[in-house]
Amino acid sequence: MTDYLGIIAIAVVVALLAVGGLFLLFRPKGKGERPVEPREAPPLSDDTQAGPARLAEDEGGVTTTVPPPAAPVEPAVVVPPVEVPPPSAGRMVRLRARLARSQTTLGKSLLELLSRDRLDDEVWDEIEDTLITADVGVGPTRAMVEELRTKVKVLGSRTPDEVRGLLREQLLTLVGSDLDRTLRVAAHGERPAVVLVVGVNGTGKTTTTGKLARVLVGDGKQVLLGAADTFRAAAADQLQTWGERVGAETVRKDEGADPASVAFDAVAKGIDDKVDVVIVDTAGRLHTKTGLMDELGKVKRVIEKRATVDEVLLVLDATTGQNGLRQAQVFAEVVDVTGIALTKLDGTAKGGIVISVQRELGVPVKLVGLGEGADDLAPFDAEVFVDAILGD
Ligand SMILES: Nc1nc2c(ncn2[C@@H]2O[C@H](COP(=O)(O)OP(=O)(O)OP(=O)(O)O)[C@@H](O)[C@H]2O)c(=O)[nH]1
Repeated sequence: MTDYLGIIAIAVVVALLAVGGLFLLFRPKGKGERPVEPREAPPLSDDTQAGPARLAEDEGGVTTTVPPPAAPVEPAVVVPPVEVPPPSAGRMVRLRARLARSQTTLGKSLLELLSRDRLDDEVWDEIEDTLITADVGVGPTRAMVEELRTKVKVLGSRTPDEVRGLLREQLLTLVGSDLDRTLRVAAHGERPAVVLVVGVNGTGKTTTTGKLARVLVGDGKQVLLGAADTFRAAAADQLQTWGERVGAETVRKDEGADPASVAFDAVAKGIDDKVDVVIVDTAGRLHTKTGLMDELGKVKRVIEKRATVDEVLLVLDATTGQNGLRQAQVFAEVVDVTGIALTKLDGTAKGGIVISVQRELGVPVKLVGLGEGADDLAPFDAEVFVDAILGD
C-alpha cells in the first residue's frame, strides 16, 4: 500500500511538471513584450531644414517616412477683361495717315499734271489714265475730265491753291459728300436692328463683322452676333472670339448646319435678350454659284419672319478692282444691298473704287477697312477721304 502511495505521489509530481512545462512553452505572446513607441508624425510645416534632416535619420534606420503628397496647384484661369472700343465718331480722322499713305500717289499725280502751264490733249489724256488706273471707272473719269477742262478754261492761269481747290471740289462731287451713309442700326422699340453681312470668300466679312461689333459697342449699343458661316467651323470660332472681347454673345451651330436656321435663332435670341443690334455673318460665296446665291436669299427671307433686315452690308475687297464691281452687281440683285464695307483700302492705291462702286450700284460706301487691327474699321467720311488723297 505504501508502495502504491509512493508511485501515485511520483506520478502527480511528474504530471504537474509536464503541465508547467507545457504552460511555459505555449503561453500567449506579446503580453510581456515591451510596447512599441508610436512614431512621431512628420511635421506639417514645410520647414526645409527639418525635412532633409529627418529623412537622413530615417534612411539610416528601419523605416522611411514618406511625406504626404502636396495638393496639386490648379493653374489660374485668366479671364481677359472686356474691352471698351473707341466710338465711331472721328475714327476715319484717326486713320487718315494710313489712308494718305496708300492714296496720295493719285492726288500728287493729278495736282502735278493740272499745275502744268500748258494743258494740251496729251496732258488731259494722262489725267484720264491716272484716274482710270486708280479704279475711278471710265464713265466717272470722262465726266470729271470734262468738268475740269471747262473750269480750267474759265480760270486761265492757276495758282497751286486754285488747282487744289478745283480738284477737291471735283473729287468730292464724284465721291458724293451728301450721300446718306448712316448705318441703320437703330432698334425698333424692343426689337433689335438686324445687319446682314454678305460677300465673296476672303473679302473680310468675318473680320468686318467683328470690327463692326466693336464700333457699335463703342457707341454704347448691346450687340449679338450670328455665325451663319457654317461652312468653316473656324469662322464661327473667329467671330466668337471677336464677340467675347467686347462682351457680345455669339449664336452658332455645328459645321454644316443650315445657315438660315442660325440666322433665325440669332435674331430670335436678340429679340428675347432685347439687344440693340444683331449682326449676322454669312459664308463667303462666289457670285457665279447660283445655288449659294439662292441660299443667301433664303437667309434673308427667314430672318424677315421675325424682324426687319435693316442693313445688308456687302463687303468688297478694294484690291480686287473691276472684279469686285461684278460681284457687287450680282449680290445686289439677290439681297438688296444697302451699304458697302470697302476693306483693305490700306493695301491699294486704287481708292477710286469708292467712286465706281457707288455709281455702279447706286449704294453708298458706309464703312472702310484700313488695316488688320481691331479698330481699323471706320464709318466712311467723304471729306476726310478726299483730303487724304490730296495730301497736306
Ligand atoms: N490690310 C487689311 N486686311 C484686312 C482688312 N479687312 C480684313 N482683312 C484681312 O483679310 C483676311 C480675310 O478676312 P476674313 O474676315 O477671314 O474674310 P472672310 O470674307 O470672312 O473669309 P471667308 O469666310 O473665307 O469668306 C484676314 O487676314 C483679315 O485680317 C483691312 O481692312 N485691311
